[in-house]
Amino acid sequence: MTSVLQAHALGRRYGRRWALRECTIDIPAGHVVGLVGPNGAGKTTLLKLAGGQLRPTTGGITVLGGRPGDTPAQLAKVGFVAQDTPVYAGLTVAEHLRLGSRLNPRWDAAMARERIARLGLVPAQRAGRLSGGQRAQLALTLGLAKRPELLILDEPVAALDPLARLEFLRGLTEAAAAQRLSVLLSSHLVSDLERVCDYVIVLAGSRVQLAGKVDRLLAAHHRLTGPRGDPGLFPAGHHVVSAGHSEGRSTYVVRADAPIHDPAWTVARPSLEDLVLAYMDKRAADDRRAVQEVRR
Ligand SMILES: Nc1ncnc2c1ncn2[C@@H]1O[C@H](COP(=O)(O)OP(=O)(O)OP(=O)(O)O)[C@@H](O)[C@H]1O
Repeated sequence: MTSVLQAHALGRRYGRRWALRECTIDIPAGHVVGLVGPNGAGKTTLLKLAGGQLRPTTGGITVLGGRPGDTPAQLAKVGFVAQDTPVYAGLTVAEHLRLGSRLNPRWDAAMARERIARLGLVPAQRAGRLSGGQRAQLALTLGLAKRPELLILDEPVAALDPLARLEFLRGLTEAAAAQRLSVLLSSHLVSDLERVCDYVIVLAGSRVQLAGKVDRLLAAHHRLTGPRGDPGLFPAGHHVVSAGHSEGRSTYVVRADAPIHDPAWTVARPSLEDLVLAYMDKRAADDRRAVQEVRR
């Protein structure tokens, strides 16, 4: 298995505050990876560490086998579309493409031109006059035409309406498949991630709470509903990730590798959203950590 990103005990501190800590992950190449977590969880920090814009405080990170941002060859392998899809307001669409061709050794001019034409962007139009969706598409085109092996996007669809988001994500997944590209993107919109990602990382409280292939994670979790019950009654090997109670009923998201056959509960597969929300809950995350730390 080739890794696109490996981090070991990776941490980054600003002053006395940890933005990211004890991050150990190994992401295989060839996936569209969704990075999700609440505000301030450390998503941008992790993406910037992967892009080489930040250096770690502790631990280490390698991207495509090299140290992020270390050499021109390493920089050429990684595309980075920062938050708010930055483009130069005063430059035209065509000037962005010319700039891209000058700055990137592997620039695919034909693909960039074809993509711009297909999207209906006018080459002579200044980027400052484009709509938010068009700006995002221009930024994505610049990222793709660089022909990176890994494309990192920090909340690329946050400002877009649902239709523009769909078009953007469709373009991204088509390009990822056509170019055999690995993609790492952060988003708050789990429904979007559900549509495009086959690997997910949940960050909460500056720590990785969950990471893995979506299908495997979904297969290893169960959503149990039934009369209000005591999670202490679950058999060994069942790990309660989150619990919710209302009107005498309880809902648990439980991690268990074997199927659950218990007539006391209605058992269903959780959605990715159920799973993400269960692991994102910071209080639950803290409780899980407390339990783990007590057990150590
Ligand atoms: N340059 C900085 N100086 C000081 N603290 C910072 C800096 N950048 C980020 N932080 C802090 O690090 C933590 C993680 O920030 P980060 O931007 O990585 O979170 P995020 O998950 O991307 O959040 P959001 O979803 O709101 O964009 C936050 O507490 C933030 O305040």
